[in-house]
Amino acid sequence: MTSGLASVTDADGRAWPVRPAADAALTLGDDERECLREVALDLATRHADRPTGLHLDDGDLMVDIKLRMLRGGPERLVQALTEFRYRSNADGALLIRNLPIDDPLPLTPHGGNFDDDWQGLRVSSMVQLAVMNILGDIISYADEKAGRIIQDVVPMPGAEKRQENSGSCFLELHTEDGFHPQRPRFISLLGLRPDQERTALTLASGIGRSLAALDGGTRTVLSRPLFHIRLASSFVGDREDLYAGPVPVLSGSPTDPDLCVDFHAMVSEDPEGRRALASLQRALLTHLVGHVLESGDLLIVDNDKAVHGRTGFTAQYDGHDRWLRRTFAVPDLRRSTADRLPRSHVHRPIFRTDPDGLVTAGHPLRGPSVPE
Ligand SMILES: O=C(O)CCC(=O)C(=O)O
Ligand SMILES: [Fe+2]
Repeated sequence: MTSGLASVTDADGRAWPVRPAADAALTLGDDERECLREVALDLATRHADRPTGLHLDDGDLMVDIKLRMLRGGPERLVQALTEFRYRSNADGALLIRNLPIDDPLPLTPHGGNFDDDWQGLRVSSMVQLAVMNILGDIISYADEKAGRIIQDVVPMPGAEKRQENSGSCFLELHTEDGFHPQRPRFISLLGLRPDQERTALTLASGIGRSLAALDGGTRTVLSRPLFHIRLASSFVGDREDLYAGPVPVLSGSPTDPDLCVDFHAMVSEDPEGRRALASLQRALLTHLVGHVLESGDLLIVDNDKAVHGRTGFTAQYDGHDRWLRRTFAVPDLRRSTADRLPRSHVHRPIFRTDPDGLVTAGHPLRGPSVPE
């Protein structure tokens, strides 16, 4: 990122401008924020006996949150979420500002996860779950961050250069968990604390803005199953050679397609496939929106319509580092009934480790494979 007008610089030194996501944000009025705080505090009180160790994983809690939000939540917010759920938008991203969060905030956890009593984050936890319950059904993955329903996104010492949310270098544009049979439809990233220099721009780019820049031949190539996605290290650790696929990048409606791509982890053995991927990357970089997530800012990404990423920043590891919290939602939790315990929203592991340490897919991964 450079100073002045925000931009992202690619590996060839070319700068790509970033439009402010805040220009199209839904900013709650202070009365709406306080109304939502009341909803959150009421929920937190009613569920105060829920232990932290369960990561708030319970279907009855989700039902209660949804009902309370529908009955008492700010109508403008519920409406905007419902419209985004049905129609998405050209950027595939919705920024909501001035949400209530906890005051005082605990220190940013240095170990990667907030494992203190969840009541220390009762307002932000209930608000984030309330928002996501309007967009769909909350889901998390046992393979990642131990299946926590709400995951912490914090920089970790030693992970600076990793293409993971624990890193602090530029995080390449990606579809979240594109290799997973039940990948999220919506991702929410709630800002609790921005990075101290305010350089960490969370980025999104929607296929709705880029499609016109792709010629017919490129669209056809991107619609063929010519691509493999390397499994995320947050799921399989240091194994670098496990891929899902082959998958297409574009699917569904030719005029309003879904997008599944990852500019760090996706490969194609086909030269046409590689060319098409490069064209798509340029088109998506041309239409970036971005925002430094401040306390109470929530970015929702439509994971079928947009990629997301983040510019680099400097972590201090002093308890005041950048801290986001992330949740996922799918359109229909029942698609994964066989992969969850009753009432649980945690998808069982799709990988297993053999006694000799080999990681294998314990679930159909849209054709797991290791490309030559
Ligand atoms: O750090 C960010 O702003 C985004 C991180 C990310 O891609 C994720 O947590 O899925
Ligand atoms: Fe991500």
